Formats: sequence, C-alpha cells, structure tokens
Amino acid sequence: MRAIEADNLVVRVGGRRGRNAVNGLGLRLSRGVHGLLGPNGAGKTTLIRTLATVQRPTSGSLSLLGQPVGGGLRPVRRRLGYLPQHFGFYKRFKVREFVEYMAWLKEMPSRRIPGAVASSLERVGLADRADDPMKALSGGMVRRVGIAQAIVNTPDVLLLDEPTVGLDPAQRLRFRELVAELGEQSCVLISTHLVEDVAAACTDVVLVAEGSVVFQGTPADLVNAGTPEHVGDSPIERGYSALITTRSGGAW
Ligand SMILES: Nc1ncnc2c1ncn2[C@@H]1O[C@H](COP(=O)(O)OP(=O)(O)OP(=O)(O)O)[C@@H](O)[C@H]1O
Repeated sequence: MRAIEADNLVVRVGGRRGRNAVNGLGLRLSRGVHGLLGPNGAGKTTLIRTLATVQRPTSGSLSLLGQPVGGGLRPVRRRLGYLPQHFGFYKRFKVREFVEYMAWLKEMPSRRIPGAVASSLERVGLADRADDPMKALSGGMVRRVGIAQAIVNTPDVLLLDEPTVGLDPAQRLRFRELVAELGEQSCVLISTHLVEDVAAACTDVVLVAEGSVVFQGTPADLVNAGTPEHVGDSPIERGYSALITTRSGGAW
C-alpha cells in the first residue's frame, strides 16, 4: 500500500478569483524520506496542507494510507504528523504541555501520552527545556518543538513544511539524522528551499512547478540533470536549475 497516492489533483485557493495552486498533480510516495522542491509559489505549501487534510482538494483523487480522502478523516489524521510553515500556540504553554496537547488532539490513548511526549522531546534535543514556557524559547527551538509535536504519535505519514528554517548548523545535521531514522518506518515529505538538505537527507526528490510534478527521482538523478553552465553552487543545485529553467524558458 502506498502512503500517498494522488491523481490529477487540483486545489484551488483564494476563493472565486483565486487560482489552482495545485494543478493536475500526480504523486505516489511510499516509505522513505522525500524532498519537495520548487520555486516560490510552485504550490508546495498548498500540496502539504492538502496532504495534511487541512485543505480540501477541489478535484482529482487523493488517498492517504490506502484511504480515499473525503470520507471520515479521523482514522487517517491519527496516523499523520504535520509541521506547518507557521504554527500557533498559547505563549503560556510549557513545552511539555504544548506537545501533550497536540498528542491529545491526535487522539492518542492518554496512558501513552507522557512517554511519547518525553521521547519526542528527547529526539529533538529539548528534554531539558520541557518545563520552560514556549515564550522563553528561541525561534530555532520553537521549530524543534514543532517537529516534536509532529512526531509524537509516531506517524506513518510525516509532512514537514520548511522544517530547517531557523535551525543552526549543528541542529540541521541532527535533523537530517532524525529524518533518516523516521524514514525507515514512515513516509516523510519535507518541503524546503535548501537543496543541500535534500541532497543530504532524502532518498527521493519531488520537484514541483506551477502546481504539478515536473521531476521525481533520486538526488543522483537530479545531479545528473545539471551541467556546469547551469546556475548553482553545487551539482545538485545545478540539476535543480536545469529542470526548472528547461520548463520555464529561464523566466524563474
Ligand atoms: N489563500 C490564498 N489566496 C490566494 N492565493 C494563494 C493563497 N494561498 C496560496 N496562494 C497562491 O497559490 C500559489 C501557490 O502557493 P504556495 O504557498 O502553495 O506555494 P509554495 O511553493 O509553498 O511557495 P513558497 O516557496 O514561496 O513558500 C501562489 O501563487 C500563491 O500566491
């Protein structure tokens, strides 16, 4: 069974005068760590929000963990983890309370919550900050709490929108190790602008432009798409530029 299966998926945003941010997209993802790349406005956040079931598809088909999205979503939501680009919290929550609250929203059995919260905070290196108020944390630490709440229920599908923004170099390395561990059991999809993170952490790359998938392959395939003439500081960035430029005639 595939974790994520989308066919001809269309997601319209912005009401009647809006646009199709996702536009006829097809995608199949199983276990592993998948990097989601694409230029600004390509539709990455809209796609991740749709996969997280917070945004409704306009048309096309979408199945998560073998369940078509559209009917009862609660069983699927219990098995999802989602780090939005921006997430809100009550500033007076302590770190542990916030992650406990998210676990409760995911309908975890209450007897499992304390252990799961402790272990997810441990995995993001914040066990010693569990009793600090959220408002006392740095931006990078808040991002790590966001990762902890996303993994607290040991999700089968983990969706991370720009998870490494604000992380220092040591934490980015730790993050890469963590997602590699998680990808052994789950389907992890990471949206990022950091092509280097994809090269280091992902087994598979999905490139979107104008709301649809223009490339899916390994990081090595992406490297092979580039030539020394393409823009970028590394072979993988040049591969990315080659695929985006070919498609747009260089207008990005
Ligand atoms: N609520 C909205 N109302 C109107 N337009 C929207 C809305 N949300 C997204 N869009 C538009 O849909 C398109 C896709 O946006 P989306 O945020 O999904 O792209 P993205 O690939 O995540 O971009 P970025 O890399 O800049 O974060 C953009 O043109 C954006 O302006």
